[in-house]
Amino acid sequence: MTASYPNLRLRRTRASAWSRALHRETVLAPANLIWPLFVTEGSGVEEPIASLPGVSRWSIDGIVKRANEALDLGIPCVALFPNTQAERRSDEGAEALNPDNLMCRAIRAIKDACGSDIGVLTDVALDPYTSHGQDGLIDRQGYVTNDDTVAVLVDQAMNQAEAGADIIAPSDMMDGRVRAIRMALEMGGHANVQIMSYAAKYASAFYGPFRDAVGSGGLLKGDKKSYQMDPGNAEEALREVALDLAEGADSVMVKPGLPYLDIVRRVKERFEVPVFAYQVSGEYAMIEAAAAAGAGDRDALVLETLLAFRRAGCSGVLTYHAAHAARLLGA
Ligand SMILES: NCc1[nH]cc(CCC(=O)O)c1CC(=O)O
Ligand SMILES: [Mg+2]
Repeated sequence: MTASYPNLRLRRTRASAWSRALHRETVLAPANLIWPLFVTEGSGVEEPIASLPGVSRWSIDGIVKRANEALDLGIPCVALFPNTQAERRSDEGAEALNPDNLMCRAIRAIKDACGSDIGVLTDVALDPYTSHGQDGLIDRQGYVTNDDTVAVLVDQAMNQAEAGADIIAPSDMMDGRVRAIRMALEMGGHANVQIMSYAAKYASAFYGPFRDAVGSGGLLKGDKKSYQMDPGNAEEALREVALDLAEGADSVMVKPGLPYLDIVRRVKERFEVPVFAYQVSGEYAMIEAAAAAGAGDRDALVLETLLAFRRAGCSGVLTYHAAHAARLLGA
């Protein structure tokens, strides 16, 4: 039984800043952020990404600087995505298995510079390496085949783990890949390498700027609806999460973020495991466009959206605003 007005005035605890701070149920800290970074060839290179204003691709020296910046800001983990040169792409995406590919060199460079002070998360999927821009191997009809793709993803994950990746994050949405990757890591001497599965990843219109950033946007024919989820489905997301947890995922991700906070909440309540969300490129671009148009205050929009992920149940958020947000949080 609770009191009612006027004995109960909910505005009472909101009347001053100290009291609002005292009663705040959810807080956002730099430790809740994962910073996605785009890697490109060369040295001393910074390539701004037009559809992702404020975000650049960096050559490996720049990536190491960003990793050190993350460390200084209290951001515990960076996520790496390679922009593979067109001539290194193929139908099979074999460059993903090259131990000296851009990704592996970037992982090693960060590990050499920062050791175990920062986590490196790596995406497992073939789209940065394929000439057709799909996340897996395609048959003659262009259908992305499941089991053949999983076999390649296992090798890709092992290649990343050998280079020093701390968290393997399969973003491909093939069935059965978490178990296959977990077994390979165990057998291959990488028992402590984590798997954060993109468990509930939707076929979304919010990935456009990312595809520009990794250079697969112009290549992609068709869509990814035969493997990424239908935006209308929530029960199916719970089944996806249940499977990935049973197969050995240490944590699960929901993607995109803000339009799918209901999924985050349901996954958290049902499974009580670490849940992450990816505030994807289109969401970032939307906030930047709103701020540029004078429709909202950029810093306030950034902090409010990130706090909303925490309130919904996220342990952390992958966001291109990570460094900016950490600075705002006074790290
Ligand atoms: N499998 C690739 C992958 N990993 C992360 C993203 C999107 C991230 C973003 O938009 O910021 C994508 C794009 C896609 O599935 O087409
Ligand atoms: Mg699945």
